[in-house]
Amino acid sequence: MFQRVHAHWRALPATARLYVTAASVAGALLAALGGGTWWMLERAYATSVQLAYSEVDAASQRLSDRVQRLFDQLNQTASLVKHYQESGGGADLVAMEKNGLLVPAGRLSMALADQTGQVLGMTEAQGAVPAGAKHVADRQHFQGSWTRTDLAIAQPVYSDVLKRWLVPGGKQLQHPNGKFAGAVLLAFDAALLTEGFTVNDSPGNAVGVVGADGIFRSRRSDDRQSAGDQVDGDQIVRAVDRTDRSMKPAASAIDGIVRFRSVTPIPGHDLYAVVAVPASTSMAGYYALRTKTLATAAFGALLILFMTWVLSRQSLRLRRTVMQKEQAELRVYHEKEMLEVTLRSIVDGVATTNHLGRITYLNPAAEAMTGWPAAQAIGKPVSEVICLTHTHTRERLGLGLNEFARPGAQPRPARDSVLVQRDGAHRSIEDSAAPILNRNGMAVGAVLVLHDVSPAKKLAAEMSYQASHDLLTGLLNRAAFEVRLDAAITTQDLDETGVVMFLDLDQFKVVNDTCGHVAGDQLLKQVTALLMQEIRKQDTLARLGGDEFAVLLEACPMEPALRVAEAMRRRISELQFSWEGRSFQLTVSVGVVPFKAHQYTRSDLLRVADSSCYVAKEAGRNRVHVYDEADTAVATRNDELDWYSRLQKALTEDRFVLYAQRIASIQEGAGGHESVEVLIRLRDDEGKIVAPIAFIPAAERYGLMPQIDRWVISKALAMHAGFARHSTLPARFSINLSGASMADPTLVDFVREQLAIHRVSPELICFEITETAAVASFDVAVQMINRLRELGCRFALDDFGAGMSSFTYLKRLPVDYVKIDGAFVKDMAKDAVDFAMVEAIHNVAHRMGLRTVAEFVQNDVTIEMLRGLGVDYVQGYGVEKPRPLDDATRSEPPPSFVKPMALPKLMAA
Ligand SMILES: Nc1nc2c(ncn2[C@@H]2O[C@H](COP(=O)(O)OP(=O)(O)OP(=O)(O)O)[C@@H](O)[C@H]2O)c(=O)[nH]1
Repeated sequence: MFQRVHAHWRALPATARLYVTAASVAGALLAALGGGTWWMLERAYATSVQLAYSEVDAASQRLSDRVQRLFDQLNQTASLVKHYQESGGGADLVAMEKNGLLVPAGRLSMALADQTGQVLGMTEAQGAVPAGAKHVADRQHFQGSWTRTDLAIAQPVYSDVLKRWLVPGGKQLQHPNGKFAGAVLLAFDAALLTEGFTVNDSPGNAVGVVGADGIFRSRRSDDRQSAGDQVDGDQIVRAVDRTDRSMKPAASAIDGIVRFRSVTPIPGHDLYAVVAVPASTSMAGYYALRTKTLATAAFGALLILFMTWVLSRQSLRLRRTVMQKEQAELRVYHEKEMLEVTLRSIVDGVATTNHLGRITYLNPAAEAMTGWPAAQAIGKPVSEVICLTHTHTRERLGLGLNEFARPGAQPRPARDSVLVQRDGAHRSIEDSAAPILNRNGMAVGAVLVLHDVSPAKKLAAEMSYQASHDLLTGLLNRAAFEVRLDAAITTQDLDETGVVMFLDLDQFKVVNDTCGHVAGDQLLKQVTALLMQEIRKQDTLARLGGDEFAVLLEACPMEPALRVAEAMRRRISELQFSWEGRSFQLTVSVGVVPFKAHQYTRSDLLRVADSSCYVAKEAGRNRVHVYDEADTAVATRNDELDWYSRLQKALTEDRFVLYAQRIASIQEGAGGHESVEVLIRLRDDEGKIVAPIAFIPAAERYGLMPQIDRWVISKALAMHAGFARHSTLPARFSINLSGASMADPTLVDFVREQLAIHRVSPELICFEITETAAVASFDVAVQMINRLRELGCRFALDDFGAGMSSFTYLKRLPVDYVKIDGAFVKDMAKDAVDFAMVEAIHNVAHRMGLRTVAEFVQNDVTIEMLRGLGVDYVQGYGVEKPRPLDDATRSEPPPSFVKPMALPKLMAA
């Protein structure tokens, strides 16, 4: 519980806590003040009441004594009269009054009555017996004497004659035998009981004598004298007991004044002396004290509240000041911590010195860089710990701290330098320094920052190396070679000759394909090592990429350059590369181009060198081709390079057009499968149509064939519906696929997608692949053919017979048609060997269940011969020249080449 309260308390904001505390303290002080005041007033009140009661008690006692004495006097007077009367002579009351025997004289009247109440005599003064009365037997004071032998006091009566209150009394007369013989009657002035009796000088005091019957025999308040007033007799009797007095004064039943009252019995009588003092008088001191005390307490309370308020404000201010101070201290602490942590965690070395140039601080990085532990370095001269030298000259460098002694000294900017570590090792750094200024701007020390630049320098060197080198062989890369070449072209002396060589390994792919790239890499490294042996120090050997290398021989005449080229070629051809039990004989094709300063641009020079290398390859590989200005082979090759950019343009600008050439049936029953071969043409900038023979080799060499094939497929299928609708030619398309496309695994999906888009039935499409393309990657081609045939397409093996091992492959290729190479067909009418080849191909194909197509059919004689051989279809200028695919305006049906009767074989055997 306490913990919960404590927790809540702690959770309160400090200001709230302060207010609560102040309010609590103020409350406690006010409570103490209030309690003390109340207690004090209570006590003062009790004391005052006590005093008031003491005063009235003493007074009532005095009054009782006085009345007692009066009664004794009256009793003696009555006894004297009684004595005279009983002694037989009879009492002469008049004489006795005259003789002054009746005391108190003048205030007392007396009478005598016999036992029947018959008045026997009286004093002259009226009162003891009512005027004119002869009998007093019914009077209370007479009756009172029957039962009492001492003086009996009766209730007061008002005397109309005397015009005042009288108190009657009686005393028994006895016969000598003791029997009742009558009474001595008296009446005295009621004022005698109280007159002249004073309590104190204050007004409002009341004194009186009252009977147990509650009737005042006499009462006086200030000057007002009265008798017969009636009060509660029981109350009077109870008031005699002072042990249980009310602390509060009561209001008088007679005049309503609130007084402290004291009642004292008058012995021998049922009478009581009553003295009452007004509370206003007896408690005046108390009331004055109370007023003062309350005023003081109120002032005290106000003082407490004021002091609390003042103290709270002061505390708040103090607290705020303390908090601000604490926060400021905390901030300073945090900043110091941060600074410390920062200095500890930064990678730069930081050292500080005092005004004497002695070390006062080293951060961990500075410790590591200098080799000095901070504990040992502190106090040492800074130049002993931080020893700097010039980056190049290695001369000792000053730290420049003396400069800071000048007023207004500025920080020293960073400079490259070398830090000599404690163990003598060197480290490249950037060092800077700044003064530590005091409030007056005077330098009281310095801070030195050491920035380690060796990793950055190393990284920069690495990056520069990577940017300019081939990581596999460590040779310069293409970019770096080009830079060198640029320099050579522009700076070489005009009469000097430079030589650029392009080297491309022959059939390097075979090594990769059979042994993997790791082996290929290894071989490239070995080749690099061999080539390096053939060049001079000033020459440049670079790997341009793949298996292509380049050499720049600056200021090198052709003769030695050719020797280098030949030596390189020979070295490579002598290399016997072995890998996991296999061994390879490698060769290289080299293109050599001499150049003079500014003779070529860099790109022209590289292109010519590349083309020369290509020509060497085309010429049978493993040779060196030297370029000269009249080199047509290189020019052709350059044309190809031109073609490359033109083809790319054609693809993006949609400059290709499709032609169709009829493949006509010459056998009865085969007509249903007649078709057209879709052929590609290019429209040049002048709108002339360019034959594929001009650009397909370049497209093949530069890897553009897959793109071109896709363009043809997509375009042909898009045009299929229109062609079918308008042309009289059969709407079966034969579309050529290049070897590169055959190796593209995504082609099947593409074909499927295009067939679906253009809603062409796959059976209407036949793909033609050349024997050479199919054989180049046989397994891949077979896979591709199977997948496209699964779609429903057909396949034709194009240019069959041109390859070397045709029949072997034919057996394993899943094709539907064999297109006999035009080279055999063209002259078969004149050349018996060609005829035999055509016949053989046809026979083998037919045996395998394949249909045959003869290409390059130029005349009817050939058609007839082919028909005679049983060849199914013919294609060529003799049948129909190719025409634009969208030229469907033919009105007549195409001529039929089917003859009902086959000719006898003309040149069989
Ligand atoms: N191991 C290896 N092979 C590479 C690297 N870069 C390219 N190649 C391969 O090198 C071969 C280059 O082949 P080509 O130059 O096109 O053909 P080739 O087999 O050398 O035949 P020709 O040049 O026509 O004589 C390709 O198979 C590439 O995959 C390489 O860094 N490491």
